[in-house]
Amino acid sequence: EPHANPLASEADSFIRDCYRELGESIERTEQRIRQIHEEVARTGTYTHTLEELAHGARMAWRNSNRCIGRLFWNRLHVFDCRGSTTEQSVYEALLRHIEYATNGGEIRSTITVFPPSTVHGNPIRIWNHQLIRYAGYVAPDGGIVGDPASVAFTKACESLGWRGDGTAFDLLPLVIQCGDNAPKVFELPKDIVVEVPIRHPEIDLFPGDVIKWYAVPIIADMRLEIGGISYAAAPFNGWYMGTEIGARNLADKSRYDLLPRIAAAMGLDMSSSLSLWQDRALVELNAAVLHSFRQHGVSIVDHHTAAQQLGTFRKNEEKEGRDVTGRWSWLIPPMSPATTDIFHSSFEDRVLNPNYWSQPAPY
Ligand code: HEM
Ligand SMILES: N=C(Nc1cccc(CNC[C@@H]2CCCN2)c1)c1cccs1
Repeated sequence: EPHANPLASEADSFIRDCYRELGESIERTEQRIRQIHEEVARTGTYTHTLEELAHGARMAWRNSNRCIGRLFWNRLHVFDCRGSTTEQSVYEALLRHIEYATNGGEIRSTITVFPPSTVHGNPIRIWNHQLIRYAGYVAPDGGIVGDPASVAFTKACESLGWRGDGTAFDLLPLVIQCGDNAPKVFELPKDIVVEVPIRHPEIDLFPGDVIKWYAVPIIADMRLEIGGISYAAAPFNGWYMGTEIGARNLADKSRYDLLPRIAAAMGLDMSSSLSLWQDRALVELNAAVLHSFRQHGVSIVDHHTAAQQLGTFRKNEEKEGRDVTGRWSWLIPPMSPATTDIFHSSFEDRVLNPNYWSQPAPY
């Protein structure tokens, strides 16, 4: 029936999809929809059951058009932390997330959901882009130490009183803000953070230097929207695809920019692009990333395997009668894209709900 309240119609379509997928009867579905309409009429919002929250988070992953890793969408562990309303309790939940997800290297895809941004205010925001990330510092001569992508957030942390050691791999603190309170800064205990030293099986790529990367990517700055309810703090992790580290984070000129150093260490002819020295350095760096993660028993996927898994995801979804949407420009890997089937496929970049959304940085 027509809805005056857009929240009620968002809830309607989510509950119908969610309950159909969970095999609920139409009677149970209609009853739950009536119950939500009453709650929305009374309070202006509504509260998801744990099952609706968990399946909604999984549906949102399945609908993430820019994600190559969606084959495993239905195996997401969900921590319901909607009762965590203080900075301290959020901090403790984040440490538990890191430990559970890391699992000694056998990474488990996990999401922790904090209280939604409701009409009653007091939204919770985590200021970090990822729970684990390296600081970036601008030196007096304009050069950058650490991750250039972290310079703005590092400055925000320093303006909140934080001080790093000034190395290229300083772990950033967790910054948690509840409602209109001042954001609170919490140190990340080093002993729960697993890092992997990057070494090539045959070549010394960084003579006299230790290059490393952290094991678990945990996105903390996206908004999870389910049935019209927004969860502005819902950090989620999977495992890395090797190219993210080897072809972007350590390779981009605007990141750690390691390709020239590697090519020099390999003795390549860097006088002309014709030697493809950048490509040769890139391949060996990516081989080193995959080799190092595997040697340390930390989950990682190469871009060829990940592309095949996306193909399997696509077949599974078509069998289930669901459309498969995707954004081609994000789904192709940043290295050797044309060696994957994704490059030779097309995807409809239509937005489905529930989903994960970017949101403006709170600093
Ligand atoms: C399990 C292993 C997973 C792998 C290997 C994987 C891989 C990736 C990669 C390579 C990207 C592109 C990132 C970039 O280029 O910056 C991506 C994007 C994305 N992934 Fe996945 N993913 C995994 C799990 C997950 C999980 C568990 C979720 C959420 C529950 C998720 C949600 C997303 C979203 C929302 C994006 C788009 C991010 C943006 O728009 O900035 N992924 N994924
Ligand atoms: N493997 C991962 N990589 C990933 C996923 C989503 C977003 C990101 C970070 N993307 C932002 C960067 C910076 C701009 C373009 N890429 C990384 C995962 C992170 C969390 C779950 S899976």
